[in-house]
Amino acid sequence: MIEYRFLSHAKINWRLHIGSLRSDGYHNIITVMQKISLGDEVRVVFPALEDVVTCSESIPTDKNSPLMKVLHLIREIKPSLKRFCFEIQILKRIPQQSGLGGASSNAGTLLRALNKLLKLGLDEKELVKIAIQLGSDVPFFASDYVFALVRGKGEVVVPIPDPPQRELVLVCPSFGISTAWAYQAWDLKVGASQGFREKDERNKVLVVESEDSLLRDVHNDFEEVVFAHYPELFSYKRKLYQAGCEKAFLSGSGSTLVGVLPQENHRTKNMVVELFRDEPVRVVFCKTLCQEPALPAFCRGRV
Ligand SMILES: C[C@@](CO)(OP(=O)(O)O)[C@H](O)COP(=O)(O)OP(=O)(O)OC[C@H]1O[C@@H](n2ccc(N)nc2=O)[C@H](O)[C@@H]1O
Ligand SMILES: Nc1ncnc2c1ncn2[C@@H]1O[C@H](COP(=O)(O)OP(=O)(O)O)[C@@H](O)[C@H]1O
Repeated sequence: MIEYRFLSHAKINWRLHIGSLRSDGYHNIITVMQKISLGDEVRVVFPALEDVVTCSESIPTDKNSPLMKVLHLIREIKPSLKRFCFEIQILKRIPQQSGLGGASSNAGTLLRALNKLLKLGLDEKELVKIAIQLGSDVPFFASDYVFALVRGKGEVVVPIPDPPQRELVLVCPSFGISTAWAYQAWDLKVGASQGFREKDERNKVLVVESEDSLLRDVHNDFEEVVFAHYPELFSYKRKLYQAGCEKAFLSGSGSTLVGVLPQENHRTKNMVVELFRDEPVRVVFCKTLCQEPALPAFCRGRV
């Protein structure tokens, strides 16, 4: 048996614009995503006696779970893999329902890793075709890109050059937010047929000219509905600015707030710790990823 270990990185959404509801029940979105250093650890042991998923926290592990679905879908493409079973162990560090994409990252990273480790030879198009069946954010995580413009419901992933190298603080509340609920709340408030609000999409939303413009145009449509329902999250955003963050925003559909730390950040970090000391949150300091680490991060043989 061989055991491979790798990190399944979380993401943040620097921009997130929601368009209309599609006939398949999903919304068109335009988002700029970047992977970050915070990640779950994924261990893959094979050949194993049976397919099994275990996790340090409670997540779905049955045959319909995203990780089991990865195994099912790659076997459909490579039937020779039906001879092998896999044991997948997840050590969770990414909070659940946090808008940091933990479930999508686990599935996308496993798909990407198995494609490389087992030399499946799936090209980008084939990977996206499998990934989108696992979740809207999965194509981004299954890709080699750390910084990308993502469109459609998540199936169009275009890399952006020069990923910003920034230190971040994540404020993760003790509660999660359901992505499906957040999209429904948006439809109720704004209207399901509402297209993108930005009239000049191309210039305002689709282009990332520089790190300065990225930071200037930070935007998340979900803030409008999520803050109305969870006012404490708006107060956390204000605290991040009070502490000296350059920008503060909700990641995805929440519940995590992201603070972009200034270059000289010792004082800001201390103030963040001080300001959130009595709040029911977990504060995590991390960094944006500028390069996807090579796979696997670690490998060893087992008897
Ligand atoms: C909002 C975003 C932004 O990156 O991320 P999170 O905040 O969840 O991490 C994504 O659009 C979430 O992607 P993901 O978390 O993979 O969602 P999925 O499991 O595919 O979908 C959950 C539910 O959200 C709604 N959904 C999702 C994606 C999308 N483009 N339109 C939608 O309307 C659908 O109701 C769907 O049933
Ligand atoms: N590998 C996994 N890791 C985390 N959650 C998972 C996983 N597989 C399925 N889920 C389910 O998906 C739900 C939301 O996923 P998650 O990625 O944590 O949310 P978000 O996209 O908001 O960060 C969780 O509540 C959990 O029940």
